[in-house]
Amino acid sequence: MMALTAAVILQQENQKERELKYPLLVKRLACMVMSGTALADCLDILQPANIHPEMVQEIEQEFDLLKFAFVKAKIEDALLECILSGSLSEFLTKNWYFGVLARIRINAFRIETVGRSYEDLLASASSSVAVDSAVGNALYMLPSFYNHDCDPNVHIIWIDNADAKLKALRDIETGEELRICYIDASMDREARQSLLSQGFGFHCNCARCLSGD
Ligand SMILES: C[S@@+](CC[C@H](N)C(=O)[O-])C[C@H]1O[C@@H](n2cnc3c(N)ncnc32)[C@H](O)[C@@H]1O
Repeated sequence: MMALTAAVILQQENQKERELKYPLLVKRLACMVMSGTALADCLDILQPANIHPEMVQEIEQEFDLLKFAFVKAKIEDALLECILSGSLSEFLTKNWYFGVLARIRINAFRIETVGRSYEDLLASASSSVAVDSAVGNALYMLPSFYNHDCDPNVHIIWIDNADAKLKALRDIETGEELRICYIDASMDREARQSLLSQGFGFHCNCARCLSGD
């Protein structure tokens, strides 16, 4: 099993606020940028999700909420000082928020930790995404580049902590693309296609879907 080299850059612990999971990850990144531990454009390399017109108002409200939270926490003073001293160019704009949120929406992983036994790993590899054992959400740079397959050859697992590891699900040929499954692969083709289209904005062209299975 190979440990992924990319670092966890964002992780959210507060499961009580799961409905705000993506905005909270954006907030975490904003804090990292302000503290100098991440660059404001560090996610630009990732593919963004489509932001549908009906989502715009809600996202604008989230942005206002974030700015308000920073003002309340008096973080804006610190931010202003950084900007005035030239150590930070202004990044906390609506455009920045939309761009980061669009990238987090399509690339964030739901972390589900498993025990250390082989049976635990197997159970995790075949588990349904509907099983609610998530402990948080995180964005990883390298795994964000894995494409989806309804019959994946690798699976991302977490053992004890948020360090993502890659587990092969079968023998893999040299040069073969590593593909993970974004959804519950046990669903039928129509349900999978519909979920991938609505949730991730693409029409799946994996071999299993093309075969009609
Ligand atoms: C998390 S990104 C994966 C990395 C992306 N291919 C890239 O080059 O940055 C997810 C996007 O990859 C594409 N993609 C991934 N799996 C696919 C599949 N099975 N069929 C068609 N497009 C897929 C879609 O555009 C999807 O929105």
